[in-house]
Amino acid sequence: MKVTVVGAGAVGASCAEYIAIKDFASEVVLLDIKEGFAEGKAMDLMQTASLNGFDTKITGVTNDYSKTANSDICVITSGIPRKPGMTREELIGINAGIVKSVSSSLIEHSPNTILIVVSNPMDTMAYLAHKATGLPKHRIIGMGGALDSARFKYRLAEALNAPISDVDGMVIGGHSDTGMIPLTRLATRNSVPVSKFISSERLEQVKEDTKVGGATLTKLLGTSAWYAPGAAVSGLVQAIACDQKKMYPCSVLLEGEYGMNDICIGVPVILGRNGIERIVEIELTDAEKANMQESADAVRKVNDLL
Ligand SMILES: NC(=O)c1ccc[n+]([C@@H]2O[C@H](COP(=O)([O-])OP(=O)(O)OC[C@H]3O[C@@H](n4cnc5c(N)ncnc54)[C@H](O)[C@@H]3O)[C@@H](O)[C@H]2O)c1
Ligand SMILES: O=C(O)C[C@H](O)C(=O)O
Repeated sequence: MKVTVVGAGAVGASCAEYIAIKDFASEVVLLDIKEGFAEGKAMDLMQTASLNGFDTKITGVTNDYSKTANSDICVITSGIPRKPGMTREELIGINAGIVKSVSSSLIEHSPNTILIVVSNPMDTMAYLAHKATGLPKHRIIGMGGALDSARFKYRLAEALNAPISDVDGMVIGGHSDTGMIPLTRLATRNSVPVSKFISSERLEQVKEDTKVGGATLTKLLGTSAWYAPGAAVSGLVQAIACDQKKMYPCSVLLEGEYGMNDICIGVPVILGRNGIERIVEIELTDAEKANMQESADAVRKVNDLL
């Protein structure tokens, strides 16, 4: 199993590290445009191999796509991150050009690959990757919902004063400060609805904290987060590589599902060896459907800027 990660920055390196530590891939190629940067990150990570007990071989290359040839899975993290006070959508001007050229170069050398898009604004970048590569819809996956759901569970556990392993929850919709839809109605503590444990006001606070999860960290760090994003990407890569058939919310091209067309937005999918093996259509309430529509309208506005 060969995995390429483009962008050896904060998220790309974190993602490569988690993939290696989980030890399911034979090879991870890190590629960056900055001379020597990916080589350095790869060497540093490889020097953790004997300490962390993995055999995955990590190599770094400067913009040489021939080294990425025949990758089973390619992850795109190249592009600029936001700074405090910015929205993800403001990154489109620079990141669209990067994602377009990177996705085309990757497909040229790995025509059968499955593409995972991470660069922001992610839903629009996943849509752009479709336009740039023409890959079938099951082979382009935008990562956002897996991260947002992890943050939702973190906030739920905090509010419930429960261990995170006790809680379950999912976030669908666009990966943006306003477009995320934490499905509080379906969140549970060991199958018991969380509304049994906390007030509706507290649950509303959990929802709002989840939606601004990325912005909160960006304010604290001065740039956007990387540990949880890297871990979330590694989860998707592992689900595909190990044919786990795990369900994650991912940004995927909708063709009639959820009553939408020609848009990439977060919905639950089953991930396995073929990439997106199924889009799961869950029954939404009228209010959730309205939220989803609003979220999609916002994503479309950004897509129109392409
Ligand atoms: N979807 C998500 O949930 C999620 C989560 C976190 C970050 N992100 C996004 O991921 C992107 C990367 O974030 P980061 O914190 O790792 O940024 P970073 O600046 O640390 O790393 C980005 C790397 O991309 C490289 N790069 C730029 N153009 C390139 C090109 N054409 N080819 C190859 N490499 C190139 C840069 O040299 C840099 O090393 C940002 O757009 C950020 O908003 C998305
Ligand atoms: O918040 C960001 O800009 C980065 C990423 O999308 C995140 O949610 O951490």
